[in-house]
Amino acid sequence: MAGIDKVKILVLGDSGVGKTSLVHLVCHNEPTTNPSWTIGCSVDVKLHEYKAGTASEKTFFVELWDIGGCTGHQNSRQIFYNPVNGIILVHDLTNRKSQQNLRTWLAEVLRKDNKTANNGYDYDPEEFAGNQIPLLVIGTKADQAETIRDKSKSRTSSMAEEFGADQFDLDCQNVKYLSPGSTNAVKLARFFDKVIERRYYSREGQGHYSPPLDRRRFKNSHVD
Ligand SMILES: Nc1nc2c(ncn2[C@@H]2O[C@H](COP(=O)(O)OP(=O)(O)OP(=O)(O)O)[C@@H](O)[C@H]2O)c(=O)[nH]1
Repeated sequence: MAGIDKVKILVLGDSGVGKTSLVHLVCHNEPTTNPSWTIGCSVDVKLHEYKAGTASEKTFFVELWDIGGCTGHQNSRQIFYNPVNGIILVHDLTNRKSQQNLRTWLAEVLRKDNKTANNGYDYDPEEFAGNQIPLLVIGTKADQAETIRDKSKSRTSSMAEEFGADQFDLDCQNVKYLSPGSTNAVKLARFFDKVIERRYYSREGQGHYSPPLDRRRFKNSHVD
């Protein structure tokens, strides 16, 4: 697998919303039976075909950094935030507060130095309007949220709109929610493509593949 480029995506949200369960489902195509409480951070990897089925198809590693949501670890988890190529914001559809807190999570990552008096992070929509990091909003526990689903859905949609992000809901314990070809699977693949595009194809313009600097240096040293 040497020589495969990678992108780093942060998976953020309150403790217990289902980040570990989501990452397991995405990376292993099966539900996890007993997710443990994440202390610090846990990283899992998925092989993703960028622009699958087209002439530009190329394999990338997508690293999903599952960040422990415990409020007590707010200061220590800053070390995981840099660099970042994409962000998945996760909330529990049965817990409205976890959805509102996504703004605080985003502020924590994007404005690390701007703490408020109560030690939280301020969210200012205008400041995030020009944010270049691709975002995806995912609502979990859809199986438990059937009755409140429509109300919750419209709230999530407006929040995703505010972030300029795509969004979908799922049950992390049911593989059918991410089955190949499903709307959710397509949205997720499109999000991974966007993250890769920003990281490797847009910097030098024209949509040409631009490998990381360290690899270019290595290549040049062989040419010399
Ligand atoms: N019914 C249902 N339960 C879920 C779903 N997603 C997660 N859970 C359960 O919710 C609990 C918490 O899930 P985790 O994946 O550990 O949550 P987390 O966000 O990683 O939590 P931290 O590690 O504390 O940050 C577990 O008991 C999961 O089995 C879902 O979509 N539906």
